[in-house]
Amino acid sequence: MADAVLVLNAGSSSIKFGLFEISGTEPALLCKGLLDEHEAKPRLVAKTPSGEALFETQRQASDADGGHLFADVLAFVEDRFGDHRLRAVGHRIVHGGPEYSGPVELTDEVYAKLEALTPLAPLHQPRCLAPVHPVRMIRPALTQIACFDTAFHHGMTPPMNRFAIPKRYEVQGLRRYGFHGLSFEYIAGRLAEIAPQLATKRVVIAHLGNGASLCAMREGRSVDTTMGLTPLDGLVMGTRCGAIDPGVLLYFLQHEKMTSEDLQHLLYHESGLLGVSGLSADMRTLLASSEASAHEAVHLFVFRAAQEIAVMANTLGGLDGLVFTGGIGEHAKEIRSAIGERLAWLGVRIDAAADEKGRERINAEDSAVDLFVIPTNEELTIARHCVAVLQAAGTVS
Ligand SMILES: Nc1ncnc2c1ncn2[C@@H]1O[C@H](COP(=O)(O)OP(=O)(O)O)[C@@H](O)[C@H]1O
Ligand SMILES: CC(=O)OP(=O)(O)O
Ligand SMILES: [Mg+2]
Repeated sequence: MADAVLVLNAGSSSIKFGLFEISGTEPALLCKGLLDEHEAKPRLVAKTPSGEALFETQRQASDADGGHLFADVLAFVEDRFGDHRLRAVGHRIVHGGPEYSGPVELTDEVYAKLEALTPLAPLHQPRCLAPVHPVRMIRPALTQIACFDTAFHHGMTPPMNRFAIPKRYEVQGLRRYGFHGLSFEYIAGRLAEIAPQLATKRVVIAHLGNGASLCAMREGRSVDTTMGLTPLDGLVMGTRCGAIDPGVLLYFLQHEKMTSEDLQHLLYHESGLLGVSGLSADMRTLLASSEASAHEAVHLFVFRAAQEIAVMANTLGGLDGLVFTGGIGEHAKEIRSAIGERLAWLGVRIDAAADEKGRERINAEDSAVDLFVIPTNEELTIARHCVAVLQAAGTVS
């Protein structure tokens, strides 16, 4: 009987899952799916690796407290893949704080430490941790493993990981951590396969999704990133503001008399593309819109992305490679093109025809920078980490 791991990837706008067989050298996807909570009737959709529908179930919003949907996933997995032995559930956990530089088994003690980090990722941490107790209730003996978005950036050093605040706060852990590490780690591995010539060069990865951040990478490791202590910093995002003059926050607190809860809601849920456009957080909607405010939001997104790519290039002392990934980075060629135009001074030249054809490599011949569009695969990174943890524990060979 082959072993399998179930991966749960809770992002700010979606919960994805993947079931992987772990018998070979590399986890092999058996099925993938989505837990869609946003509709009036939350649903679970499962597909084959090539995207054909396998299973779909809907619930009333009233009984979709999260636990039921996770029970549905486990029931589906055990029903359809009963010839596999489920060895673990791997979770994407957005914040690992100062302690976790790699995957770890999710014991009660670890859970409590991760829950305590919620103020540093209020939009994500509760969603990432939500499946842990329901899964434990249904399968108490099943190993659960936390894989962190922060871990890939753990080697980041001063000055890149510092804020210019009194040292006593840094000692408390107030420093830049960075996120989207499971995505950056996957891209680093993929890039090493398709462009080994870039291994020692200066590469920036642009993860542009509902959350968005950049990673400046050298020798396959993160040296700088745009997110900080929290996933609010850096780029303009779906509903998050990105980097902002801290004086604006003081203004909200002192003059608008906002509470910290009001401010948190404004910065995490009402800002970014949604706040600027007044229409939508969804890039597809904005690109299709003829409203001036939609254009303004897209324009600001592009301007800030290009600006921050230049900041990452500054950390690296130049730019040899640039990778686009995430929902927007993978699918919106108008955004890639607009960012590319703004970076022409760095020698970036996109081959529009190659990009139109959906090629992985999209730079023109005269581009000074190698350009790629690579679909990310956070679920595979998590599955690989789970295998490593299970092997270290002697649970699988
Ligand atoms: N074809 C497309 N064109 C433009 N934007 C797209 C397209 N497909 C997805 N997106 C955008 O990708 C974003 C979601 O990114 P994704 O990485 O899937 O989200 P999450 O961060 O929740 O994992 C949304 O803004 C969505 O509009
Ligand atoms: C860290 C982060 O922003 O994640 P997401 O893209 O899922 O919102
Ligand atoms: Mg994401």
